[in-house]
Amino acid sequence: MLELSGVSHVYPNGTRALDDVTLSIPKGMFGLLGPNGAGKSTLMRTIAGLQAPTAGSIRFGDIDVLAEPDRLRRTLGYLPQDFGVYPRISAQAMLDHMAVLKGIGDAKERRGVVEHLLNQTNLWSVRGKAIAGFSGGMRQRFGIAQALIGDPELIIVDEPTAGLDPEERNRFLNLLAGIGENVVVILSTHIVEDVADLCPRMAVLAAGRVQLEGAPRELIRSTAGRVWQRTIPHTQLPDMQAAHEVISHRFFAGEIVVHVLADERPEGFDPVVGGLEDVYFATLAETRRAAPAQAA
Ligand SMILES: Nc1ncnc2c1ncn2[C@@H]1O[C@H](COP(=O)(O)OP(=O)(O)OP(=O)(O)O)[C@@H](O)[C@H]1O
Repeated sequence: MLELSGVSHVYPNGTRALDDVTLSIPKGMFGLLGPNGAGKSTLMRTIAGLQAPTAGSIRFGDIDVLAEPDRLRRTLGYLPQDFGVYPRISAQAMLDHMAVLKGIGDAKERRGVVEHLLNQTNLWSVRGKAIAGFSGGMRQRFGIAQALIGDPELIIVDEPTAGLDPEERNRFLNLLAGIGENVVVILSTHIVEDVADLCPRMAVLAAGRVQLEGAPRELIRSTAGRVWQRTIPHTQLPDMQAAHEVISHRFFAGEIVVHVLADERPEGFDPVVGGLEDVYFATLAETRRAAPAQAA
């Protein structure tokens, strides 16, 4: 269990990226959903012990993360949003090197670990190729391979599917799903489907605060009977937004399908079974209403 209590972070320039975040994250896949700038990466780096928050505490099992970051690191697998450098050495050699850094000193054991990870992440056939030449999807799978070295009990993946094509995204999510239920996996993302597809528990982070937390299924149920749909010409969208609480809209066959949140059926709308997207956009709309400047 990962426990965050009152975690806040204010950057030196005054930006309050995290504001009193309190969360209990159980074993299994946990989705942290939020728009760009919500504070997700700051939170991921903070949990990983790479950045000290300005207030609050974090515990993972019996580890006090802020006091004992080295202890956490031994049991942590981290896939940052951006690796930064992609070396010109092969995936196999790089994993071997990273396994040394993770403390696997025995060469034979290391070879076994690296081979297993290359197979698990479907990179065996390209193990001899330079990572610099990998596609986005291959890089992300390599990122998971390195995060899994040493059987971590806490795995953090930050925005892993951004920029992947649908096939690679599926591959990647399948890989995450197979990691196992006995570890805490935090999936930070702004893509609602990633969470809907994979995570039995989730939280929405916006403007540095936890706006919503729970099981996606229950959260979806909480909007039952309050989401309504209508298809309109796109020119009518501004009027619609002025008249209703529009939580989402998408183009379909040249028109716009709008979803609105309302306790009673608005004139001309049909009831629709809401999804996690509706829950998410409704939460963001409420956040914006509460603090327009921050959540813009
Ligand atoms: N080093 C920094 N100094 C000052 N402000 C920062 C720094 N890093 C992030 N911020 C600000 O803190 C807020 C949260 O940023 P963060 O990167 O954690 O959000 P995010 O949810 O991960 O968004 P994104 O997906 O765009 O990275 C933003 O307003 C961002 O501009």
